[in-house]
This record gives sequence, C-alpha cells and structure tokens, in this order.
Amino acid sequence: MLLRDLLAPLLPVHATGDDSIEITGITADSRKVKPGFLFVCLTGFTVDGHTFAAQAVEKGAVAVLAQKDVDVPATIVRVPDTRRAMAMLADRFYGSPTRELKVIAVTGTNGKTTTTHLIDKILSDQQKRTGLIGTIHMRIGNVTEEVKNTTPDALELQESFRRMRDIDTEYAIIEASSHALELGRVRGCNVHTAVFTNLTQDHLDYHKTMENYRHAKSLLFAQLGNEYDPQRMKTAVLNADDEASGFFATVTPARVITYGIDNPADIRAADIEISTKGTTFVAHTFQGSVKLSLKLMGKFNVYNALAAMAVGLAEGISLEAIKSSLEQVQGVSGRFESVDAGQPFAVLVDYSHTPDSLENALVTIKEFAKGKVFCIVGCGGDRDKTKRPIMAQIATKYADLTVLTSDNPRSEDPQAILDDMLAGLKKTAPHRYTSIVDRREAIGHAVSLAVDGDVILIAGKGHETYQIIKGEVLPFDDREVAKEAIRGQKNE
Ligand SMILES: CC(=O)N[C@H]1[C@@H](OP(=O)(O)OP(=O)(O)OC[C@H]2O[C@@H](n3ccc(=O)[nH]c3=O)[C@H](O)[C@@H]2O)O[C@H](CO)[C@@H](O)[C@@H]1O[C@H](C)C(=O)N[C@@H](C)C(=O)N[C@H](CCC(=O)O)C(=O)O
Ligand SMILES: Nc1ncnc2c1ncn2[C@@H]1O[C@H](COP(=O)(O)OP(=O)(O)OP(=O)(O)O)[C@@H](O)[C@H]1O
Ligand SMILES: N[C@H](CCC[C@H](N)C(=O)O)C(=O)O
Ligand SMILES: [Mg+2]
Repeated sequence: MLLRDLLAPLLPVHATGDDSIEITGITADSRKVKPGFLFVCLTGFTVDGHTFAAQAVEKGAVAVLAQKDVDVPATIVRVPDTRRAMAMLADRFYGSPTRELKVIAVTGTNGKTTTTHLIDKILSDQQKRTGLIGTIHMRIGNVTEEVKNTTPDALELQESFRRMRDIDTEYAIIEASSHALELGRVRGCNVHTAVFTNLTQDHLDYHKTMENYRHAKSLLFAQLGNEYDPQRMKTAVLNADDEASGFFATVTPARVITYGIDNPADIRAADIEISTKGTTFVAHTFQGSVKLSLKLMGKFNVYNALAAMAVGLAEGISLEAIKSSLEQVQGVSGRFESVDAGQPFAVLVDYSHTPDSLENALVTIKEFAKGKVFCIVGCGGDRDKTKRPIMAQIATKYADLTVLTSDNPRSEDPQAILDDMLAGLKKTAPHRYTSIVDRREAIGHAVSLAVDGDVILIAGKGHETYQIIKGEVLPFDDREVAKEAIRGQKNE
C-alpha cells in the first residue's frame, strides 16, 4: 500500500519526504523491521521507541511515524500521539477486517477468559466459524498460537483479525483488558458486542484509582456504535449486580441487555444450587425460562454463563441450544481445575489472582469441603502492591491453613512480596498461616498435611506453565507440581 493511501485516516497529517513510497509492513519493534516497513515510535514503559528509529531505518524502514523529533534518512510522519495513530493505520493496513467480522469483546476484572470460552462454545455449536483471542492463547481456525498479552497491541490484533477473515471466520471473541483499552490496543476495531463481567480491585499500580480503572473499561462501551440493522445490531451486555454497569449504560450508544442474580435484569438466574458436581439454576430471560445444570462450580460461574447466554440470545440463538452448549462445557484450563493423582483429598488449581476472585473461589470451596481447606497463594511482582495484604487476609479468613508463597515475583524480591502480604495479617492466629517462598515446597507442605475430605486450593497461576523469578522464565505448572508432590507422598 502506498504511504499516502495508508495515511488517509490520519488526515490532515504532514509527511516530510516522499509519501508515494510502497509500505510493505508496519511494526513498532525495530527488531522486527523488514525492508519497506513503516516503523512506529512508541513511548514505552521501559524504553522510548523513538531511540530505535535510526536502527529501524538501517534495517530497511522507509518511513517512520513519530510524536517527537527524529532525524533519520526516511520519510517522517509526525503525529501528536503515535499509539492512537498506530491503531488507525493497523485497521487500514489490514483492510479493516472488523468491518466483516463480528467482534465480541469481553471486559471486566474477573471472568473474561471463562466467558469468552462459553461464548465460543455457544457459537461454534451453531456451526459459526469463530476465532478467539485471550489470556490462554489465540485461536485462528483450528490453529492455536501462543500469546504474550491477554489483548495484543493494535497491529497484532488487526493482523490476527485479517487472518481470521481470510479463512471466513464470522465471529472474533476477544478479551479486552483494561491495559489494552487504556493503551488504545482495541481502538479502530468495529466491535459488535461488548460484554462486562465485573469491576473489583486489581491493577491499581497502573490505573492508580478505581475511577480511572472504571474509565478504562468504559472506553469499550463508548466505542460501540448504534446500528439498527437487526443483523448487525450493536449490543452492550451488562452485569446488573455491578454498580459500574450504570455508568457503562450511560456512555454506550448501543442497545443494552442486562444479566444478574440479585437485581432486576433482562436475564436473571434464580434457584441456584452449588454442589461438588457443578451448579444448577433457572434462567429467566426475555425468550422464556430454562433450567441449567452446569459442570462449572461457583456462583461466579453463573454470572459468566448468564453473560454468555445474553450474547447467544442477542445473536438469535435459541434458549434450548444455549442451554445444551453451556451444559456440555467441562471447564476452562486452570480455572477450578481438579488435579487427580489418586489422592483421597481434592486439589484445585485456580487462576484467582485478585481479592475478589480469591474470595469467590474460597467461598465456593467452603460450600462443599467436608474437611479442612488449605490455600496456597502468592501475589505477582511488579503488579498492584495494595492487593497483597488484602489477599492474605481473604485467604486466612476462609482457609484453615494458608501457605503464602511466590507467584511470578518478576523483578521483585520474593520475600519482600511475602512481607507485604504478611503485613495484612494479625499475629493472633499464627497457626492459620505460614509462608514458604518456594512454591514447589509450599505445595508439597499442603499435600503432606491434607487428609481424606480436605481441599487444597492452589491459587493464582491457573493455566500458567512458568514462574518468572528475577526476570527469568522458569518452567512451573501447579498441576504437574501438585501431582509430583502427591506421588512423592505416596512413595514415602
Ligand atoms: C505495561 C505494558 O502494557 N507493557 C506493554 C508494552 O511494553 P513496554 O511499554 O514496556 O515496551 P518497551 O519495552 O518500553 O518498548 C517501547 C517501544 O520500543 C520498542 N523497542 C524496544 C526495544 C528495541 O530494541 N526496539 C524497539 O523498537 C518496543 O517494541 C516498543 O514499541 O508493549 C509491549 C508490546 O505491545 C507489551 O507486550 C507490554 O506488555 C507487558 C508484557 C505486560 O506485562 N503488560 C501487562 C501489564 C498487560 O498489558 N496486561 C494485560 C492483562 C491484564 C489483566 O487484565 O489481568 C494484557 O492485556 O496482557
Ligand atoms: N465472573 C466472575 N466473578 C468473579 N470471579 C470470577 C469470575 N469468573 C471467574 N472468576 C475467578 O477469577 C479467576 C480468573 O478467571 P478468568 O481467567 O475467567 O478471568 P479473567 O478476567 O480472564 O482474568 P485475567 O484478567 O487474568 O485474564 C478464576 O480462576 C475464578 O477464580
Ligand atoms: N493478567 C494478569 C495475570 C496475573 C497472573 C498472576 N499469576 C501474576 O503473575 O500476577 C496480570 O498480568 O496482572
Ligand atoms: Mg483472561
């Protein structure tokens, strides 16, 4: 594409140099530049991309998009905000794939991955061709790919949408993280349906206040258009039991469908029963009522199911078909995943890494645990420090024994993170908690104490297969480590 044509969405924009050159690709990473590329200079959190402009040109970049002065032998396009411009150019360069795709974007503190998987199941069962982008992986057609971020940057996102469209994908179901919304990674996407799960504390290192955090989430609802063609009608699916939904309803031009349990809603669950086998409830909807038996456990999963149901109904899928799909879902990797190595007690691996999700997981476990509850939990390094003492308090409130340990300390000292967690605990009940820096040892400790009827919750890392310590990514899978500990115990 000619640079001049590529720049159309940014007009009026000024290019210094030849704008009739052919652009063969776009990247914001100088290490990925190929001859004929446009290099986008982004001011990052660790380095300033403008300092790599010269390197990019040496590698063959013919044009540079910048928001500061750069002096390089290439065509220079100056804009006030390169991140914003990059999202527009990504959409244009990849032929606006979201004009032909129905993008269903799920945002919220907890439940995004689970809800996207439920939506995927409902749509795929109707023979719709779907693609998925989220925390666990990206799936284009039948091919899954590894991801670095829950929501990739605008270039990777649009490129992935393009590949989905090229194989006739109809729906792209994506997680829209608050970082992504704030950083404009989803800007330029024509979103068909936006889903809100909930808003509770997390990421205050980045957003600073809950109000800013809510504002970031609101961007997804504000960017929905109002389309009245029944086939392409835009929808905001909101959780009636979360007060942030009122705000999102005021900022979205789209139609709103609400779901909930406690407050009046368009889709409402009643008669909820939770057991070790799963969860049953009756869903009252604008298309009638239906009783569901989910294999998923916990009240929070009723919310996820209702949100997915709302999306299905908005797409004109029958309630019976939605019920059938939801009832078949066995679970999502690393979410309340049961580990079975023949032990007489239960071991559950769950991705609860926020105060609210940890509390939900423990409340659910307390409903069926016959014996003691053990909770192994840590808090991520280089992440919201204020959630550390709160998570320690929640763990010790519900669990008979809490083992505080490491969860991706990243660049931080693991012991310092534990100290932040311990600061939330009163010294009056020391028998209720202990701290063991080494996560493998922490898991081994709980396994050595558990007996018939007990439940061990290994929280925080879910599907992750690594542990990041001092910036080094080491192999670590809670499920495998738990199995090893159980087998080791049996052999003793
Ligand atoms: C805080 C944050 O979001 N950081 C993201 C950001 O990295 P950064 O700003 O540190 O980048 P940087 O290293 O400073 O580099 C700045 C620029 O220079 C460029 N560069 C850099 C080096 C070089 O040699 N040449 C070069 O051109 C880089 O490509 C970049 O364009 O841009 C990167 C590329 O898009 C992202 O991968 C990275 O996500 C990091 C890994 C991350 O951990 N992000 C988390 C906080 C995040 O976004 N999480 C949410 C989910 C959260 C949740 O809901 O729970 C997510 O969506 O993943
Ligand atoms: N609707 C919900 N409300 C509260 N907690 C939930 C909900 N759904 C799931 N959880 C809890 O949160 C954990 C993470 O769930 P999930 O991976 O679906 O959320 P997510 O929003 O995708 O998280 P992330 O932001 O890390 O990608 C689960 O393991 C479970 O403990
Ligand atoms: N998307 C979340 C994942 C946290 C997972 C937890 N295991 C941790 O490392 O803190 C984040 O990047 O904050
Ligand atoms: Mg997720």
